[in-house]
Amino acid sequence: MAQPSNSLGKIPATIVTGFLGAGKTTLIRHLIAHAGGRRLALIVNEFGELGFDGELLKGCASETCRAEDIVELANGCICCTVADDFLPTMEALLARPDRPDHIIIETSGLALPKPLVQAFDWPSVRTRVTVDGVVAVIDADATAAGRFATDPELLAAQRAADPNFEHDAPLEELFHDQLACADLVVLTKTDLIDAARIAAAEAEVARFTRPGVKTVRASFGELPAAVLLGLGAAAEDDIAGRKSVHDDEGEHDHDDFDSFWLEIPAAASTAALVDRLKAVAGRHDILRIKGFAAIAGKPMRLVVQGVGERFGHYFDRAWAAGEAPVGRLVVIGLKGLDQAAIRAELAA
Ligand SMILES: Nc1nc2c(ncn2[C@@H]2O[C@H](COP(=O)(O)OP(=O)(O)OP(=O)(O)O)[C@@H](O)[C@H]2O)c(=O)[nH]1
Repeated sequence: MAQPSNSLGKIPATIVTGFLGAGKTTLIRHLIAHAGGRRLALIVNEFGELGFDGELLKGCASETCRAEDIVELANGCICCTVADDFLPTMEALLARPDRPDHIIIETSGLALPKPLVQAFDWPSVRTRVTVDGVVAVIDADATAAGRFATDPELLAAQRAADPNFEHDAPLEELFHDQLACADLVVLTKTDLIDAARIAAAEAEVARFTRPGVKTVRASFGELPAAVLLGLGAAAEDDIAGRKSVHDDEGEHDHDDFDSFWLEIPAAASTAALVDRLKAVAGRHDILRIKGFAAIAGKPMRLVVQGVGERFGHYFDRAWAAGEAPVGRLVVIGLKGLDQAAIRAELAA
Protein backbone atom coordinates (compact mmCIF):
# COMPACT_ATOMS: atom_id res chain seq x y z
CA MET A 1 0.00 0.00 0.00
CA ALA A 2 1.33 3.43 -0.88
CA GLN A 3 2.42 5.43 2.11
CA PRO A 4 1.12 8.99 1.99
CA SER A 5 3.59 11.80 2.52
CA ASN A 6 3.53 13.03 6.09
CA SER A 7 0.77 15.01 7.71
CA LEU A 8 2.16 18.40 6.70
CA GLY A 9 2.12 17.29 3.09
CA LYS A 10 5.89 17.09 2.94
CA ILE A 11 7.55 14.28 1.04
CA PRO A 12 9.67 12.12 3.34
CA ALA A 13 13.29 11.63 2.33
CA THR A 14 15.68 9.02 3.67
CA ILE A 15 19.41 9.65 3.58
CA VAL A 16 21.42 6.45 3.29
CA THR A 17 24.98 6.98 4.48
CA GLY A 18 27.81 4.56 5.27
CA PHE A 19 31.42 3.95 4.30
CA LEU A 20 32.65 2.73 0.90
CA GLY A 21 31.35 -0.74 0.18
CA ALA A 22 29.29 -1.04 3.36
CA GLY A 23 26.25 -2.23 1.42
CA LYS A 24 24.22 0.92 0.67
CA THR A 25 23.40 0.06 -2.95
CA THR A 26 22.55 -3.52 -1.98
CA LEU A 27 20.12 -2.23 0.67
CA ILE A 28 18.49 0.18 -1.78
CA ARG A 29 18.14 -2.46 -4.49
CA HIS A 30 16.28 -4.63 -2.00
CA LEU A 31 14.13 -1.69 -0.99
CA ILE A 32 13.18 -0.91 -4.61
CA ALA A 33 12.15 -4.52 -5.11
CA HIS A 34 10.08 -4.53 -1.89
CA ALA A 35 8.74 -0.98 -1.81
CA GLY A 36 5.23 -2.05 -0.82
CA GLY A 37 3.60 0.06 -3.53
CA ARG A 38 5.42 3.29 -2.65
CA ARG A 39 6.65 5.29 -5.59
CA LEU A 40 10.28 6.01 -4.91
CA ALA A 41 12.63 8.60 -6.36
CA LEU A 42 16.32 8.04 -5.94
CA ILE A 43 19.26 10.43 -5.85
CA VAL A 44 22.55 8.57 -6.08
CA ASN A 45 25.83 10.28 -5.28
CA GLU A 46 29.16 8.71 -6.03
CA PHE A 47 32.81 9.39 -5.49
CA GLY A 48 34.71 8.28 -8.52
CA GLU A 49 32.92 9.62 -11.60
CA LEU A 50 31.99 6.34 -13.19
CA GLY A 51 28.27 6.34 -12.39
CA PHE A 52 28.51 2.71 -11.31
CA ASP A 53 25.87 2.70 -8.54
CA GLY A 54 23.45 4.69 -10.67
CA GLU A 55 23.79 2.26 -13.52
CA LEU A 56 23.31 -0.77 -11.25
CA LEU A 57 20.25 0.82 -9.67
CA LYS A 58 18.78 1.73 -13.06
CA GLY A 59 19.22 -1.93 -13.91
CA CYS A 60 16.62 -2.80 -11.26
CA ALA A 61 14.23 0.03 -12.05
CA SER A 62 10.60 -1.01 -11.83
CA GLU A 63 7.15 0.49 -11.83
CA THR A 64 7.68 1.77 -8.29
CA CYS A 65 11.03 3.34 -9.18
CA ARG A 66 11.41 4.05 -12.89
CA ALA A 67 14.75 4.74 -14.56
CA GLU A 68 13.78 8.41 -14.93
CA ASP A 69 13.18 8.60 -11.16
CA ILE A 70 16.84 7.75 -10.54
CA VAL A 71 19.10 10.79 -10.63
CA GLU A 72 22.87 10.49 -10.47
CA LEU A 73 25.13 13.06 -8.86
CA ALA A 74 28.58 11.93 -9.88
CA ASN A 75 30.19 15.32 -9.60
CA GLY A 76 32.08 14.79 -6.36
CA CYS A 77 30.93 14.18 -2.84
CA ILE A 78 27.40 15.37 -2.13
CA CYS A 79 28.40 17.04 1.12
CA CYS A 80 30.70 19.40 -0.81
CA THR A 81 28.39 20.14 -3.73
CA VAL A 82 25.15 20.75 -1.87
CA ALA A 83 24.44 24.17 -3.34
CA ASP A 84 25.65 23.45 -6.87
CA ASP A 85 24.32 19.95 -7.37
CA PHE A 86 22.05 18.64 -4.69
CA LEU A 87 19.66 21.57 -4.25
CA PRO A 88 19.02 22.10 -7.99
CA THR A 89 18.47 18.35 -8.38
CA MET A 90 16.02 18.31 -5.51
CA GLU A 91 14.18 21.35 -6.85
CA ALA A 92 13.91 19.76 -10.29
CA LEU A 93 12.57 16.57 -8.71
CA LEU A 94 9.99 18.52 -6.74
CA ALA A 95 8.91 20.43 -9.83
CA ARG A 96 7.81 17.25 -11.58
CA PRO A 97 4.06 16.77 -11.87
CA ASP A 98 4.12 13.23 -10.47
CA ARG A 99 5.53 13.54 -7.00
CA PRO A 100 7.12 10.47 -5.44
CA ASP A 101 5.86 9.00 -2.16
CA HIS A 102 9.38 8.83 -0.78
CA ILE A 103 12.81 10.10 -1.82
CA ILE A 104 15.89 8.00 -1.13
CA ILE A 105 19.32 9.60 -1.26
CA GLU A 106 22.38 7.37 -1.40
CA THR A 107 25.42 9.40 -0.42
CA SER A 108 28.90 8.49 -1.50
CA GLY A 109 30.84 6.39 0.99
CA LEU A 110 33.06 9.37 1.74
CA ALA A 111 30.29 11.88 2.36
CA LEU A 112 29.56 13.48 5.68
CA PRO A 113 25.80 13.29 6.13
CA LYS A 114 25.40 16.41 8.25
CA PRO A 115 25.86 19.04 5.50
CA LEU A 116 23.24 17.19 3.51
CA VAL A 117 20.75 17.23 6.38
CA GLN A 118 21.45 20.95 6.66
CA ALA A 119 20.46 21.39 3.02
CA PHE A 120 16.95 20.30 3.96
CA ASP A 121 16.70 23.44 6.03
CA TRP A 122 16.91 25.61 2.89
CA PRO A 123 13.64 27.46 2.38
CA SER A 124 12.93 26.04 -1.07
CA VAL A 125 13.24 22.48 0.21
CA ARG A 126 12.14 22.75 3.81
CA THR A 127 8.53 23.56 3.01
CA ARG A 128 8.16 20.55 0.74
CA VAL A 129 10.42 17.76 2.04
CA THR A 130 11.37 16.42 5.45
CA VAL A 131 14.24 14.11 6.35
CA ASP A 132 12.37 11.02 7.47
CA GLY A 133 15.59 9.51 8.70
CA VAL A 134 19.33 9.15 8.25
CA VAL A 135 20.15 5.46 7.87
CA ALA A 136 23.80 4.55 8.48
CA VAL A 137 24.84 1.34 6.78
CA ILE A 138 27.73 -0.23 8.65
CA ASP A 139 29.87 -3.19 7.57
CA ALA A 140 29.80 -5.50 10.62
CA ASP A 141 32.78 -7.52 9.44
CA ALA A 142 35.04 -4.50 8.88
CA THR A 143 33.88 -2.88 12.12
CA ALA A 144 34.55 -6.01 14.19
CA ALA A 145 37.99 -6.23 12.56
CA GLY A 146 38.74 -2.75 13.91
CA ARG A 147 39.06 -1.12 10.51
CA PHE A 148 37.44 2.11 11.64
CA ALA A 149 39.07 2.32 15.06
CA THR A 150 42.43 3.68 15.98
CA ASP A 151 44.65 1.10 17.58
CA PRO A 152 45.51 2.83 20.91
CA GLU A 153 48.80 0.93 21.30
CA LEU A 154 49.93 1.82 17.81
CA LEU A 155 49.00 5.45 18.42
CA ALA A 156 50.93 5.53 21.70
CA ALA A 157 53.97 4.02 19.97
CA GLN A 158 53.79 6.58 17.15
CA ARG A 159 53.50 9.42 19.65
CA ALA A 160 56.42 8.04 21.67
CA ALA A 161 58.57 7.92 18.55
CA ASP A 162 57.54 11.41 17.48
CA PRO A 163 56.04 13.78 20.07
CA ASN A 164 54.73 15.99 17.25
CA PHE A 165 53.00 13.07 15.53
CA GLU A 166 49.68 14.26 14.14
CA HIS A 167 46.98 11.67 14.41
CA ASP A 168 45.14 11.53 11.10
CA ALA A 169 42.31 9.03 11.03
CA PRO A 170 40.10 9.68 8.02
CA LEU A 171 38.26 6.34 8.21
CA GLU A 172 37.55 6.73 11.89
CA GLU A 173 36.28 10.28 11.40
CA LEU A 174 33.83 9.23 8.71
CA PHE A 175 32.65 6.31 10.85
CA HIS A 176 32.10 8.68 13.74
CA ASP A 177 30.28 11.32 11.69
CA GLN A 178 28.05 8.89 9.82
CA LEU A 179 26.97 7.23 13.08
CA ALA A 180 26.53 10.46 15.02
CA CYS A 181 24.09 11.66 12.36
CA ALA A 182 22.11 8.41 12.16
CA ASP A 183 18.50 7.82 13.18
CA LEU A 184 18.86 4.12 12.44
CA VAL A 185 21.90 1.89 11.98
CA VAL A 186 21.82 -1.10 9.64
CA LEU A 187 24.60 -3.50 10.50
CA THR A 188 25.27 -5.36 7.25
CA LYS A 189 27.25 -8.46 6.31
CA THR A 190 26.27 -10.21 9.53
CA ASP A 191 26.30 -13.41 7.44
CA LEU A 192 30.10 -13.21 7.34
CA ILE A 193 30.85 -13.28 11.08
CA ASP A 194 29.83 -15.14 14.22
CA ALA A 195 27.63 -13.87 17.05
CA ALA A 196 30.55 -12.72 19.20
CA ARG A 197 31.94 -10.56 16.41
CA ILE A 198 28.51 -9.16 15.61
CA ALA A 199 28.21 -8.18 19.27
CA ALA A 200 31.66 -6.57 19.11
CA ALA A 201 30.62 -4.56 16.04
CA GLU A 202 27.43 -3.47 17.80
CA ALA A 203 29.41 -2.32 20.83
CA GLU A 204 31.71 -0.27 18.58
CA VAL A 205 28.70 1.28 16.82
CA ALA A 206 27.06 2.15 20.15
CA ARG A 207 30.07 4.30 21.10
CA PHE A 208 29.09 6.86 18.47
CA THR A 209 25.31 6.76 18.03
CA ARG A 210 23.01 9.24 19.74
CA PRO A 211 20.90 7.94 22.64
CA GLY A 212 17.89 5.92 21.56
CA VAL A 213 19.16 5.15 18.07
CA LYS A 214 18.49 1.51 17.19
CA THR A 215 20.73 -0.91 15.32
CA VAL A 216 19.22 -3.63 13.15
CA ARG A 217 21.18 -6.54 11.71
CA ALA A 218 20.97 -7.37 8.03
CA SER A 219 22.43 -9.56 5.41
CA PHE A 220 22.35 -8.39 1.79
CA GLY A 221 20.07 -5.52 2.79
CA GLU A 222 17.13 -7.81 3.38
CA LEU A 223 15.00 -5.64 5.61
CA PRO A 224 11.30 -4.80 5.23
CA ALA A 225 10.64 -1.31 3.88
CA ALA A 226 8.68 -0.57 7.04
CA VAL A 227 11.87 -0.87 9.11
CA LEU A 228 13.74 1.67 6.99
CA LEU A 229 11.02 4.11 6.00
CA GLY A 230 8.58 6.06 8.12
CA LEU A 231 10.99 6.88 10.95
CA GLY A 232 9.51 10.39 11.12
CA ALA A 233 12.75 11.85 12.46
CA ALA A 234 12.47 15.33 10.87
CA ALA A 235 16.26 15.41 11.12
CA GLU A 236 16.40 18.95 9.67
CA ASP A 237 14.91 20.17 12.98
CA ASP A 238 17.67 18.54 14.99
CA ILE A 239 20.90 19.44 13.25
CA ALA A 240 22.73 20.72 16.31
CA GLY A 241 22.20 17.40 18.11
CA ARG A 242 24.18 15.59 15.42
CA LYS A 243 27.78 16.26 16.29
CA SER A 244 30.47 16.12 13.63
CA VAL A 245 34.20 16.06 14.10
CA HIS A 246 34.19 18.62 11.29
CA ASP A 247 31.87 21.06 13.08
CA ASP A 248 34.68 23.55 13.64
CA GLU A 249 35.94 23.45 10.07
CA GLY A 250 34.44 25.83 7.55
CA GLU A 251 35.15 23.63 4.58
CA HIS A 252 35.48 19.91 4.44
CA ASP A 253 37.46 18.26 1.68
CA HIS A 254 38.41 14.78 0.62
CA ASP A 255 42.15 15.28 0.54
CA ASP A 256 42.59 12.09 2.54
CA PHE A 257 41.36 9.99 -0.38
CA ASP A 258 42.33 9.36 -3.97
CA SER A 259 40.29 7.90 -6.77
CA PHE A 260 40.75 7.30 -10.46
CA TRP A 261 39.21 5.15 -13.14
CA LEU A 262 40.78 3.08 -15.84
CA GLU A 263 39.95 0.85 -18.77
CA ILE A 264 41.02 -2.77 -18.65
CA PRO A 265 41.41 -5.25 -21.50
CA ALA A 266 39.11 -8.28 -21.74
CA ALA A 267 40.20 -10.90 -19.21
CA ALA A 268 40.81 -14.54 -20.13
CA SER A 269 38.33 -15.68 -17.47
CA THR A 270 36.38 -14.35 -14.49
CA ALA A 271 38.62 -16.26 -12.09
CA ALA A 272 41.77 -14.80 -13.67
CA LEU A 273 40.37 -11.29 -13.41
CA VAL A 274 39.28 -11.66 -9.77
CA ASP A 275 42.64 -13.20 -8.82
CA ARG A 276 44.43 -10.27 -10.38
CA LEU A 277 42.18 -7.70 -8.69
CA LYS A 278 42.65 -9.40 -5.32
CA ALA A 279 46.41 -9.39 -5.76
CA VAL A 280 46.44 -5.71 -6.70
CA ALA A 281 44.12 -4.81 -3.80
CA GLY A 282 46.42 -6.72 -1.45
CA ARG A 283 49.59 -5.00 -2.69
CA HIS A 284 48.19 -1.47 -2.57
CA ASP A 285 46.20 0.46 0.00
CA ILE A 286 42.98 0.14 -1.98
CA LEU A 287 39.65 0.57 -0.20
CA ARG A 288 37.29 -0.06 -3.08
CA ILE A 289 37.36 -1.27 -6.69
CA LYS A 290 34.20 -1.49 -8.74
CA GLY A 291 33.08 -1.48 -12.31
CA PHE A 292 32.36 -3.56 -15.37
CA ALA A 293 34.60 -6.01 -17.21
CA ALA A 294 34.67 -7.96 -20.45
CA ILE A 295 35.54 -11.67 -20.35
CA ALA A 296 36.92 -13.28 -23.51
CA GLY A 297 34.27 -15.26 -25.37
CA LYS A 298 31.37 -14.10 -23.13
CA PRO A 299 28.55 -12.02 -24.59
CA MET A 300 27.64 -10.67 -21.14
CA ARG A 301 29.10 -7.78 -19.17
CA LEU A 302 30.61 -8.70 -15.80
CA VAL A 303 29.90 -6.53 -12.75
CA VAL A 304 32.86 -6.86 -10.44
CA GLN A 305 33.53 -5.13 -7.16
CA GLY A 306 35.70 -5.47 -4.14
CA VAL A 307 35.80 -4.13 -0.63
CA GLY A 308 39.39 -4.54 0.53
CA GLU A 309 40.31 -7.99 -0.77
CA ARG A 310 36.79 -9.47 -0.79
CA PHE A 311 35.39 -9.52 -4.32
CA GLY A 312 31.97 -10.25 -5.74
CA HIS A 313 30.92 -10.55 -9.38
CA TYR A 314 28.03 -11.45 -11.67
CA PHE A 315 27.04 -11.00 -15.31
CA ASP A 316 24.38 -8.27 -15.41
CA ARG A 317 23.48 -7.89 -19.09
CA ALA A 318 24.60 -8.56 -22.62
CA TRP A 319 26.93 -6.01 -24.18
CA ALA A 320 24.65 -3.88 -26.31
CA ALA A 321 24.92 -3.77 -30.10
CA GLY A 322 27.42 -1.08 -30.97
CA GLU A 323 28.78 -0.95 -27.41
CA ALA A 324 32.49 -1.73 -27.23
CA PRO A 325 33.01 -4.52 -24.67
CA VAL A 326 35.52 -2.53 -22.68
CA GLY A 327 36.07 -2.96 -18.97
CA ARG A 328 36.03 0.13 -16.76
CA LEU A 329 36.92 0.18 -13.10
CA VAL A 330 37.03 2.85 -10.45
CA VAL A 331 39.70 2.52 -7.78
CA ILE A 332 39.45 4.35 -4.46
CA GLY A 333 42.00 4.42 -1.66
CA LEU A 334 43.74 6.59 0.84
CA LYS A 335 45.82 9.49 -0.45
CA GLY A 336 49.07 8.33 -1.96
CA LEU A 337 47.75 5.42 -4.03
CA ASP A 338 50.38 4.43 -6.58
CA GLN A 339 48.15 5.08 -9.55
CA ALA A 340 50.82 4.36 -12.17
CA ALA A 341 51.68 0.98 -10.65
CA ILE A 342 48.05 -0.03 -10.28
CA ARG A 343 47.30 0.97 -13.87
CA ALA A 344 50.29 -1.03 -15.11
CA GLU A 345 49.36 -4.10 -13.06
CA LEU A 346 45.77 -4.07 -14.28
CA ALA A 347 46.57 -3.30 -17.90
CA ALA A 348 48.95 -6.25 -18.25
N1 LIG B 1 28.40 -11.12 2.42
C1 LIG B 1 27.74 -9.98 2.26
N2 LIG B 1 28.10 -9.14 1.26
C2 LIG B 1 27.40 -7.99 1.13
C3 LIG B 1 26.32 -7.62 1.99
N3 LIG B 1 25.86 -6.41 1.61
C4 LIG B 1 26.60 -6.04 0.56
N4 LIG B 1 27.52 -6.98 0.26
C5 LIG B 1 28.53 -6.96 -0.83
O1 LIG B 1 29.45 -5.90 -0.55
C6 LIG B 1 29.86 -5.26 -1.76
C7 LIG B 1 29.55 -3.76 -1.67
O2 LIG B 1 28.15 -3.59 -1.60
P1 LIG B 1 27.44 -2.26 -2.10
O3 LIG B 1 26.00 -2.40 -1.79
O4 LIG B 1 27.83 -1.96 -3.50
O5 LIG B 1 28.11 -1.20 -1.14
P2 LIG B 1 27.99 0.40 -1.18
O6 LIG B 1 27.96 0.85 0.22
O7 LIG B 1 26.86 0.81 -2.04
O8 LIG B 1 29.37 0.79 -1.88
P3 LIG B 1 29.87 2.27 -2.36
O9 LIG B 1 28.72 2.88 -3.12
O10 LIG B 1 31.04 1.99 -3.23
O11 LIG B 1 30.22 3.02 -1.15
C8 LIG B 1 29.10 -5.97 -2.88
O12 LIG B 1 29.96 -6.94 -3.44
C9 LIG B 1 27.92 -6.61 -2.17
O13 LIG B 1 27.46 -7.78 -2.82
C10 LIG B 1 25.97 -8.54 3.05
O14 LIG B 1 25.10 -8.30 3.87
N5 LIG B 1 26.72 -9.69 3.11
